[in-house]
Amino acid sequence: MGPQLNLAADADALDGRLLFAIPKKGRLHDKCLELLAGADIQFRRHHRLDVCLVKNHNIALVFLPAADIPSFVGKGNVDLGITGQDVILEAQMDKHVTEVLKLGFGKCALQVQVPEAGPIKSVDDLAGKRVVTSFEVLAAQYFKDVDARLQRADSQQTRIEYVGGSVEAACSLGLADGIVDLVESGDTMRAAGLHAIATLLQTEAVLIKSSTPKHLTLEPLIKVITSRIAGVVAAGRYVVCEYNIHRKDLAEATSVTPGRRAATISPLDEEGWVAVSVMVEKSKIADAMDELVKIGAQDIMIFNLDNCRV
Ligand SMILES: Nc1ncnc2c1ncn2[C@@H]1O[C@H](COP(=O)(O)OP(=O)(O)OP(=O)(O)O)[C@@H](O)[C@H]1O
Ligand SMILES: O=P(O)(O)OC[C@H]1O[C@H](OP(=O)(O)OP(=O)(O)O)[C@H](O)[C@@H]1O
Repeated sequence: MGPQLNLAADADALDGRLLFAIPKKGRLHDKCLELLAGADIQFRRHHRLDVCLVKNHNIALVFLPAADIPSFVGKGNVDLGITGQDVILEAQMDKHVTEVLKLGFGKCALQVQVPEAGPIKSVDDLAGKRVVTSFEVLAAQYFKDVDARLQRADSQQTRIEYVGGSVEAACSLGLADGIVDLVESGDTMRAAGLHAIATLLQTEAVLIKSSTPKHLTLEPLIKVITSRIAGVVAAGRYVVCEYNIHRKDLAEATSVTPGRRAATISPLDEEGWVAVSVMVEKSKIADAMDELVKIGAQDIMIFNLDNCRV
């Protein structure tokens, strides 16, 4: 059993530790736990406790709602955090936090949506009507600009109303003429009979630290954790590709798989042939293999990476 923290009885246990905020539930939670495991940040979270000590580092994890993490980091109450770029902007903390690393998950778009079958076809049609959202700051900024461009009178400005969840139900319940909400696959939007007419922003999960850190002595530990997490993220993004190729075709083959810095080329125990080993982005590997086969590569093998440092 790892060290546990009873905050009321043992607040001193946090002294000097790097506080690292992790979304306590929702879309980002499981991916964050995978990152922590990949970075060998060991902890055991006690039932119902939102703070726990890390066994093998001078760190305490703080489990918070994703939307609260930007303020905690921005105000320096915690040193490091993972959350979405969308909630950083919504909390107006973008000047107070520094984005250390993009994490490659939690990717979605914040979009204006209206009923597909209804009369509203554009943002200009929606201006002056009712918009329901959990992103009231970003929606208000966006429609303020729209209203200004359309020179709408003060009494005819777009009305933004906050709801905490199930935003997609607002139009069919008669609460709104349009909504501003996150879209990933579009399934929720389509199931609610809505379609997107504008995009406010694209977002993904990021590792952030305070722009004005309170504990400068923790900077070296922040660097180590950042480098470990960057390694886990890169390991998920790349595969190792190995193949054999005749030396005459080597230049063409390595133009398809140039590697991150350069390809590793080793001689084979057969005149004129070499083995190539390179890192290739996962999203490009199928096309790269097709090309390599055309060029004459043989024995092409792909390996997943458990971890790496790049
Ligand atoms: N459909 C999605 N696809 C990818 N990322 C998403 C999606 N929905 C939300 N996110 C990202 O995850 C963050 C947290 O959203 P989520 O709705 O999971 O949080 P929550 O409100 O804390 O949890 P819950 O919805 O369980 O109450 C968002 O700010 C956004 O960055
Ligand atoms: O385009 P999709 O892939 O359907 O994803 C979009 C949905 O995901 C998020 O909600 P989530 O499911 O996390 O639940 P919530 O409504 O409780 O926030 C978001 O608020 C949308 O409703």
